Amino acid sequence: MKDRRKNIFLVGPMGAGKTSVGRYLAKQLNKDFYDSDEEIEKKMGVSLTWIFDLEGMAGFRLREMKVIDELSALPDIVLSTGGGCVETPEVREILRQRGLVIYMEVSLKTQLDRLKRDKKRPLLQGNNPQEVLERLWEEREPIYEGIADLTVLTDSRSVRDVCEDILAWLEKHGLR
Ligand SMILES: Nc1ncnc2c1ncn2[C@@H]1O[C@H](COP(=O)(O)OP(=O)(O)O)[C@@H](O)[C@H]1O
Ligand SMILES: O=C(O)C1=C[C@@H](OP(=O)(O)O)[C@@H](O)[C@H](O)C1
Ligand SMILES: [Mg+2]
Repeated sequence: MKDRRKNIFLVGPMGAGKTSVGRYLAKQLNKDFYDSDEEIEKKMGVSLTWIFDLEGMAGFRLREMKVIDELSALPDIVLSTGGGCVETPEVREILRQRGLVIYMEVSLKTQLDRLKRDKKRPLLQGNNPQEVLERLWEEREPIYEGIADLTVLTDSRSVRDVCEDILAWLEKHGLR
């Protein structure tokens, strides 16, 4: 079994900044960075929107689970996940077992603000973003809380601030 503490997994809702913070954090920690959505797109050679259109949510979740299973088995990485990965029980188990899980918390207002011009999130396209994000928050927030080793606040914080908070926590717990 790998040293659970060497891998860092970022979870949380769309717009929390998982992809942005993960990339920055990995540099600071000198670890390899992966983003599950980016890996899926790379493997398939098409956008997430295409995958959602062609295979639906269930098809996407299956691909997501496989990619997270593969990536999380690598040593010493930062992995930014997609916001809905925690809906898959196997993924929750994998994340808990193979690394530190960091929940990036964000308010609805900040999500709406950060995602207002976004075209890359299939679940928001053609839907009322506020309604979708509220519903997903209700379904998933207890799951994020339940699997997290650390929760970080991201409202009114820059990517760098959030990263500094994570680094300080790792330092405090002798994990850096
Ligand atoms: N802490 C932050 N402060 C301001 N804008 C941010 C912050 N984190 C991310 N963003 C912006 O919000 C959008 C969504 O960020 P992203 O990293 O893709 O989030 P996630 O991967 O959690 O969905 C991007 O445009 C990004 O530049
Ligand atoms: O919340 C979700 O179900 C999703 C979140 C997205 O990732 P981000 O959380 O990085 O935006 C992406 O995986 C896909 O659009 C579905
Ligand atoms: Mg992302």
